[in-house]
Amino acid sequence: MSTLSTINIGICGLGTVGQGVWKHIDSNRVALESRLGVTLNLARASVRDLKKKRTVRVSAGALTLDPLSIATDPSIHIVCELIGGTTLARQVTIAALKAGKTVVSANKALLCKHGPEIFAAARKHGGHFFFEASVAGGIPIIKALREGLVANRFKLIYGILNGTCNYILTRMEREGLSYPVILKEAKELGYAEADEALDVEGWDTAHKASILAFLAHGTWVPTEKMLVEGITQITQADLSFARENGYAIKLLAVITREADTGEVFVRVHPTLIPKTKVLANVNEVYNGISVTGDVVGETVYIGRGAGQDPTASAVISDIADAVILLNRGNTHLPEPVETRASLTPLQRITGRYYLRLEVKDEPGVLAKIASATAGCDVSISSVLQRPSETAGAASLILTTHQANEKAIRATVSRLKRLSSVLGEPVLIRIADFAG
Ligand SMILES: NC(=O)C1=CN([C@@H]2O[C@H](COP(=O)(O)OP(=O)(O)OC[C@H]3O[C@@H](n4cnc5c(N)ncnc54)[C@H](O)[C@@H]3O)[C@@H](O)[C@H]2O)C=CC1
Ligand SMILES: N[C@@H](CC=O)C(=O)O
Ligand code: NA
Repeated sequence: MSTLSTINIGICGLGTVGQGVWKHIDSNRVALESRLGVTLNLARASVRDLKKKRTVRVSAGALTLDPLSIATDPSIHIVCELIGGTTLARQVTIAALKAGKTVVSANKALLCKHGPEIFAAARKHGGHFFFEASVAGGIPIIKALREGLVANRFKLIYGILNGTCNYILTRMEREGLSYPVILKEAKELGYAEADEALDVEGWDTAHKASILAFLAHGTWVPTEKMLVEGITQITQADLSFARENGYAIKLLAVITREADTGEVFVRVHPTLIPKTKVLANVNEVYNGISVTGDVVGETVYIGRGAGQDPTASAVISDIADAVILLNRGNTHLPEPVETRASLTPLQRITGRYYLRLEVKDEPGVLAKIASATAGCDVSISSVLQRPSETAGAASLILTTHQANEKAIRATVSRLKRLSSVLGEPVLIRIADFAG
């Protein structure tokens, strides 16, 4: 097998992440090249606007408007897809894999939607697909699950997988700001997706959870089969309750697998985590993931989950693996065997819940609420009444004893129908699964 002394890299999409990859390959070139034993040639990059000012110097001849021309260029060895989205990004990825190339991607939305097609194309045409940057930015969680923890089966994986949401929740809690103000800053810092609804409505976390579930259990869980809730309903009232009662609120992905049935369930929701837990103290743009394996026990990973530098670190680690693969042959990284696991029914997803309701401040309201919850087989553990910002209204915070997802959802719909309940009830899970 002949080895390549120069590796030609094509970067499709020279935005936040693409420029980070360019910048750090250039700035760490000496160390990287000596570690890998090759010259890394940043050969071409595709952009949407040739004239746009960038933070990295790229010669005019290296730039193109057509990412597909990079994907199919015979001189390019490694194609980095850093465009985002699922249309053009899919065309570029599939075209490069069909040309037998190695693709490095940060695109969790693409992988979640088209994972089976991408892996099949890589297998069929002898190419490879690397995706470390797609989950938890700079944390090497893909490598940890695929290689470091290969001996294990995983009954529980849970974590903070979205840097933007964690940044927003942290600053809301510390500074009393509302989420749209902080979201704007998260965008400026390069943390948020081009469509920020993906972040704050929980879909980006769901895409990442789907990838982790595939690595851990070999099964693709589409987002339609998950429970997905974002952080847009969280207000200072919820954060005050959390602070006063020894909790932090985090947007968590939770992936469970039942040992006896093999059923898998993936959910994404804001969660009250006791402050004594490590993940409750993972703040700002940091992500944190707890992985419990049947052999290793619990392992926890923390690092920056979004932003130019940590994401570039993950992309460059994939480029390094791709170089090793290209020059030393197929080291055959362990792959999950694709299966079709059944999903745990909602009746078996249980937990404790926090419910905040805006109610009319009038006699008999509590009795109606108690009757609605009891009618759905949900038993209340505590009730707290707070003043509301709305005249003639009160804010009620209930916590429940153990209940199941099906019952709590029925409770919320029943409460919404009560004339004394104003607006949308806010439901937050209480993390009793966390250790
Ligand atoms: N920003 C972050 O912290 C992280 C981003 N990611 C993922 O990395 C990917 C890239 O994200 P960012 O760099 O943040 O996005 P971005 O929006 O800053 O960059 C994307 C680039 O692709 C270019 N592009 C879009 N359409 C194009 C077209 N038709 N032809 C050529 N170029 C085109 C855009 O001009 C832009 O410069 C996305 O999949 C994102 O989900 C993953 C982890 C972290
Ligand atoms: N928008 C994402 C970027 C990284 O995946 C996030 O905030 O985590
Ligand atoms: Na990662």
